[in-house]
Amino acid sequence: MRQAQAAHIDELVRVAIGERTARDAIIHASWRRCVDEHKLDPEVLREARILTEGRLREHRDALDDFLHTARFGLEMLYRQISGLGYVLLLTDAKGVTVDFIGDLTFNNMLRQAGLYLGAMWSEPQMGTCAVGTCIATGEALTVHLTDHFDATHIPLTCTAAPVFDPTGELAAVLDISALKSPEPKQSQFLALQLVKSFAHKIEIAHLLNRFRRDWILKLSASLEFADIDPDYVLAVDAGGRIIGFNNRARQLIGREPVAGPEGRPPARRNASLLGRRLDEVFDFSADDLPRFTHSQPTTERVVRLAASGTMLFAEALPPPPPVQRQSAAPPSLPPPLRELCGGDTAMRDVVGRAAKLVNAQMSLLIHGETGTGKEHLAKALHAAGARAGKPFVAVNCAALPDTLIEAELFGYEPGAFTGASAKGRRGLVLEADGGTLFLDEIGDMPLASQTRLLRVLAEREVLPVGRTRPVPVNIRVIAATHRDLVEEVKAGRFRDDLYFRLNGAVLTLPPLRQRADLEWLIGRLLAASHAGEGGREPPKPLSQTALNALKAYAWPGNIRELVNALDYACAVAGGPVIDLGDLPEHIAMAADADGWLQPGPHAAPARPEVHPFSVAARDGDPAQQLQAVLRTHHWNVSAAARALNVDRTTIHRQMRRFGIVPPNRRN
Ligand SMILES: Nc1ncnc2c1ncn2[C@@H]1O[C@H](COP(=O)(O)OP(=O)(O)OP(=O)(O)O)[C@@H](O)[C@H]1O
Repeated sequence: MRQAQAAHIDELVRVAIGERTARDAIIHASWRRCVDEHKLDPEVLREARILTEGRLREHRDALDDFLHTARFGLEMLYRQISGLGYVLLLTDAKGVTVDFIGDLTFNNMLRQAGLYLGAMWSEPQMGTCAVGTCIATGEALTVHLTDHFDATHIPLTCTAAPVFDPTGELAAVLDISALKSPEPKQSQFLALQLVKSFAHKIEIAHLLNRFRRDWILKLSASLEFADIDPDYVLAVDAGGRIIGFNNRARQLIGREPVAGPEGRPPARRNASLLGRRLDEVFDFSADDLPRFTHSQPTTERVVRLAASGTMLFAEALPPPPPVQRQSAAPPSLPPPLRELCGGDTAMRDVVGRAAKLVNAQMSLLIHGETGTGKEHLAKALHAAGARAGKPFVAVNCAALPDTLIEAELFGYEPGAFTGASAKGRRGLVLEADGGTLFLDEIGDMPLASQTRLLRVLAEREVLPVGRTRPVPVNIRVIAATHRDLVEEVKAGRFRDDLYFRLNGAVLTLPPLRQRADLEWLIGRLLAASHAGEGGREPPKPLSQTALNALKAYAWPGNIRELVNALDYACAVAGGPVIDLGDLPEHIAMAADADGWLQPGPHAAPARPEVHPFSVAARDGDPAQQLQAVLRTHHWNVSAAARALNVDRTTIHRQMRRFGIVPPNRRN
């Protein structure tokens, strides 16, 4: 390897001093840029640069909707190349890898080589590389082995194609790379065609999504492909002006000299397509668009470019009927989601992203510690979306025995196996038909069931045990886990292809101890539990001490534990308020290491605390003070508690802490 690197550096130095190489012109030009413009030293070997999670999140957020659309394309492409040793990267226009699919068993090697989420691949930083040079030139290309500038990267073969946004700006780069490959560059020819083809598909999908409320015009040079796989796609506004286009359309029409209709001079070659009227470019105007809809025979949907007369076949998609006025209102969160957040920043982010995914077709993964509300969020997503009236079926994959999980999920035919019910079973997947299937603890699903689940997700059909023909099914899958699925994949317990199918949209719920809206949540839960009991009076308020104890506690069981604690407190509270002594003991303990509150994750800033022994705590020894009160009341704990206006349990706890033993127990 050292020798190969030394020979490579020699070649780079020769180019740097002006010699030509036998390499492709695009590679040669890139090497020159690396030396002349980016001032890269051929002898310096650069390590892969991987962004921190926070920085990566910023890059991903900037692409947002585009990333969701691109995900489908990525998964389709990966299905074609998996098993061939390739990984798949999607970078933004700055070269930051914002999405990644690859074989996680090679995780460390891929990370080291920079073939990983968060890796930076710009030409000024990493030298000639498929992504960086694609960004620099706007061209699809393969950078094969020693085509790379940096000698660190010469074992890699990388093939990339640009993905443009509907205004002609570079949006992303799609790349497939491998850690090793055969020597001849032609071995990557098919890879190049595949990447170009999927970049084209992603571009079109993004355009159709962005302009779903406008006229879309699909054009193709081939009669047969006009409808199914168009080369050129335009979005057109109600006034007949072009408002979006794919790159091939830009190249085709941009090359045309456009003659002005009323004797105006021809427009500049390659002028932007944006804002041009259809009749400036074609031999028809916006009024003709209905003639090109699907209902007309393809042979009659022939159009021509105005200047060159090039003939194309067209299909026009009209905009959907005008939306009701109600939905023209500014977008706000659907109520089921709005109710999940009381102002915590991380929660607001989760809920905001969830709102965008309410009706997305893709599967969703909810990640979070136990009890953080993963199922609650899944139900809210279901209730907020178009599937709301349909079933929501929750399955706890950890609770089903391995032997039953397939029959439970996928169903079986009558008598399919020994012990099967004579009537057969529909299975939970089919029960969820039309609605949402919530797979809780997906990380605990046995591998065999994962394979079958993958088939359901990919093919949208289910094969009950004992049946030979699959049954079509229409479900949205939301999975949840508290496990690190990447680790599960690496350990061979979770299928990587299932992981990649699920991780397109991940929502991570914060643990309760980190939530800034705990007090709001407590209020909501108290009101809900009170309403559930049919209470007409307002729910009992919490004393400040009790509230502070709740804020000081770390909540390892998260919202579930909080719900239980509040239910308990409501049940035992005898007075008009819920006090410290009404809380479960281990939670109340969080408040009183020395008679004062422990600073906990939510503890309020220090301020005078109304504590049962506050006088004693300030003026003298709290143990002596308590002992005095007990003595006054003849060691009757209830009477002492009444006198101090606290709960009996508080007195007992303080007695234990201070080692106060009543006289009748002293021996
Ligand atoms: N935002 C919320 N408002 C009210 N109650 C909630 C909220 N989130 C969760 N809960 C309640 O908290 C409890 C736990 O929630 P959930 O079952 O959704 O958590 P989970 O993360 O799925 O737990 P696990 O990991 O153990 O399956 C449930 O009783 C649920 O009703």
